[in-house]
Formats: sequence, C-alpha cells, structure tokens
Amino acid sequence: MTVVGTPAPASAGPAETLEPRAMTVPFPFSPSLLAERVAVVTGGATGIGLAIACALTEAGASVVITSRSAERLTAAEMEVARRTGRPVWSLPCDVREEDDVARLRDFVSARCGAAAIVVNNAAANFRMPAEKMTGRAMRAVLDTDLLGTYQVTRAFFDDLRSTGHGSVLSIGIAAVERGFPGYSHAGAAKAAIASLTASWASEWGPHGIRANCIAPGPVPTKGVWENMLGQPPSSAADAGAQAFAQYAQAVPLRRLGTPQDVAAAVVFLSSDLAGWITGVTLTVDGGLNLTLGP
Ligand SMILES: CCCCCCCCCCC/C=C/C(=O)SCCNC(=O)CCNC(=O)[C@H](O)C(C)(C)COP(=O)(O)OP(=O)(O)OC[C@H]1O[C@@H](n2cnc3c(N)ncnc32)[C@H](O)[C@@H]1OP(=O)(O)O
Ligand SMILES: NC(=O)C1=CN([C@@H]2O[C@H](COP(=O)(O)OP(=O)(O)OC[C@H]3O[C@@H](n4cnc5c(N)ncnc54)[C@H](OP(=O)(O)O)[C@@H]3O)[C@@H](O)[C@H]2O)C=CC1
Repeated sequence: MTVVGTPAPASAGPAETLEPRAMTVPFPFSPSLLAERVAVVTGGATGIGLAIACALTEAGASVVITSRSAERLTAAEMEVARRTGRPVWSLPCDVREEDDVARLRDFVSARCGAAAIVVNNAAANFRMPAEKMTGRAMRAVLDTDLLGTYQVTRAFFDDLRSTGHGSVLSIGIAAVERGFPGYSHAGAAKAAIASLTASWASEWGPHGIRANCIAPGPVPTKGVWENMLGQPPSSAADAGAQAFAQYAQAVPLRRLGTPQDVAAAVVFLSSDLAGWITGVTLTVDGGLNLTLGP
C-alpha cells in the first residue's frame, strides 16, 4: 500500500511539490480503518482535496469527490485509481447551489449508500485589500466557503445520523483568530466555519455525529499559486518560489505543509480512533502559529 502527497525529497524543485506524489513508506493507517464507510469530499479534484480523497480511499472508505469542473473530476478519478488501485466516484457540483447539492446527496446515496463522512474542503480565495472589497467579492467567497460548508453538511445530516458514527470535517485556516490580512473575506468565512463546527458538535453529538475543523498553515498547492501568488513557479529560482522557501524558514519544523499532512489529520479525525473528539479545531501548520507572538 502506498499513500499520496508525501513531502518531496529535499532535492525536489518547487514544481514537484505542488501536487500529491506517491509515497515510499507504508500507508500508516489500516486499509480497513474506514471500511464500509462512505465519504464525500468537496473540492476533491485538486490539491489538498485530492490528497484527502486518496487517503480516505487507502483507509478503505468509498469516496465521492465533487467540484465544479467535470474535466478536473475525470482526471482526478483516474489519478486516485492509479495511486490507490481503488475507484472513486465523482459528480460536478457547485456547493453554492442548493439544487446541485441535493443532486449530490441523491447521487452518493444511489451509488455508495449513506454518507458517514463529509469533508468540506471546497473554497475560493483571492487577494483584495479590505478597503477595496466589494460586496460581490465578499459574497463570492462567503457563499463558497461558509454557505457551501453549511449547505453540504445540512444536506447530509440525515445520512450522517443514520450511520450512527457520522463525522464532519471542515477545512479552516491556521491562526484565523488573528485575521487574514489581504484576505479578510476568507478569514471571516473560515472563522465562522470554526464556530459552525462547535455548534454542530454540541447539537449533533446526541445523534452520534462528530464535527471537527482542521486548520492548515501554508501548503503550496496549485490553487494557492494561481489564486494568491500568480502562476506556479517554473523553477526553484523563481521569485515566488524563493519567497516560499524563505517562508518555510519561519516554520519551527522548517518546511511548508503538504496536502498529505492535512489528509492524515482528516483520516484520523474521521475514524473511530477519534471517537471521543468533537468540536475541536486541529491546527496543522508545523508550529507556525507559535512564531506569531502574543
Ligand atoms: C499560522 C500562520 C497562518 C498561516 C495561514 C496560511 C496562509 C496560507 C495561505 C492559503 C490560504 C487559503 C488558500 C485557499 O483558499 S486556496 C483555494 C484557492 N482556490 C480558488 O480560489 C479556486 C476557486 N476560485 C474561484 O472559483 C473564483 O475565483 C471565485 C469563486 C472566487 C469567484 O468566481 P465567481 O464566478 O463566483 O465570481 P465573479 O467572477 O462573478 O466575481 C465576483 C466578485 O469577486 C471578484 N473577484 C473574483 N475573483 C477575483 C480575483 N481573482 N481577483 C480579484 N477579484 C476577484 C470580482 O471582481 C467580483 O467583484 P466585482 O463585481 O465587484 O468586480
Ligand atoms: N493551500 C493552503 O495553503 C491552504 C489551504 N487551505 C484550505 O484548504 C482547502 C483546499 O485548498 P487547496 O487545495 O490549497 O486549493 P485548491 O484550489 O486546489 O482547492 C479548492 C477546490 O475547491 C473547489 N471549488 C471552488 N469553488 C467551488 C464551488 N463553488 N463548488 C465546488 N467546488 C469548488 C475547486 O474546484 P473547481 O474550481 O473545479 O470547482 C478546487 O478543487 C481550502 O478550503 C483552502 O481554503 C487552508 C489553509 C492553507
């Protein structure tokens, strides 16, 4: 068994670190850990979502991935099969659209059965100074990150409850309580997701549903490069790549995150290993938040 998204070797150039890669050490979780569980991963065709889909599949779950792009989903289906030797299912779905989300729930139920794991990973982001933030720009991000998370989770509530061991995982951002300068829309959305998570945990615990949030630090995916920093670097000499390499030196563990780092936390929190953990936000950032001062 192999798992995807392992940290690239120290000699790898930045382009090699952008997407999950095959790992050379054994998969750390049992392949039966999530056997007979159905998982839904939004934004599961790229970056962190793709690594999550692979890791859940490796742990034995039947996984459905969604995003808006049918083309990216088809490519991701093939990629997961190539890396794990097991299939995933996919359906285009815009998490902002109620009808799309209802179709997704019906598709999951028909193909795989009741969802026991919902991973809210889909998100939108772009740099915009707070004083220039238009209502439309603010809404574009809140609708995707916050309303999308609420809408998908609520649609699967009956499924989650029916399994007796439902688990909702929502992806936030590390140290969001300090704000997110330049990205106030995304910061507000992710902070609200942490609060939603706590409300769900309290209200739905008696139904056997756990809800947790994972808050990553910087993970240089293609999405981050393209939407926040410009095009991905073509070599380690690129200014963007150099800036990221310097940023890594500020991290106590002296490297940026990988999609795999986040995916491992998702598998653990989704499983019965975390059966008494609910309502928490787990920071996965190499200790970066500790360097930000009081
Ligand atoms: C411990 C230390 C702390 C560490 C913290 C970690 C820091 C790491 C940094 C990474 C954090 C997070 C990263 C991510 O979230 S990565 C995900 C990125 N992926 C994406 O964004 C992909 C999806 N993006 C989109 O689909 C679209 O861009 C979006 C949905 C956002 C917009 O599409 P939509 O069609 O809905 O909207 P419109 O095009 O109609 O636009 C609406 C308004 O928004 C403005 N807009 C949209 N995109 C941009 C842009 N790229 N730049 C500037 N403005 C944008 C647009 O102008 C519209 O407003 P106006 O009508 O007023 O002009
Ligand atoms: N990378 C990082 O440094 C960090 C990332 N995060 C979070 O991790 C998660 C994954 O980010 P990352 O992998 O880096 O970036 P990606 O851009 O690769 O992932 C975002 C995914 O969301 C999907 N998506 C966007 N809008 C919608 C929508 N309306 N409906 C359905 N799907 C949508 C995109 O697919 P499509 O365009 O096909 O719809 C894409 O697959 C996000 O929640 C992000 O905020 C948090 C902290 C740091």
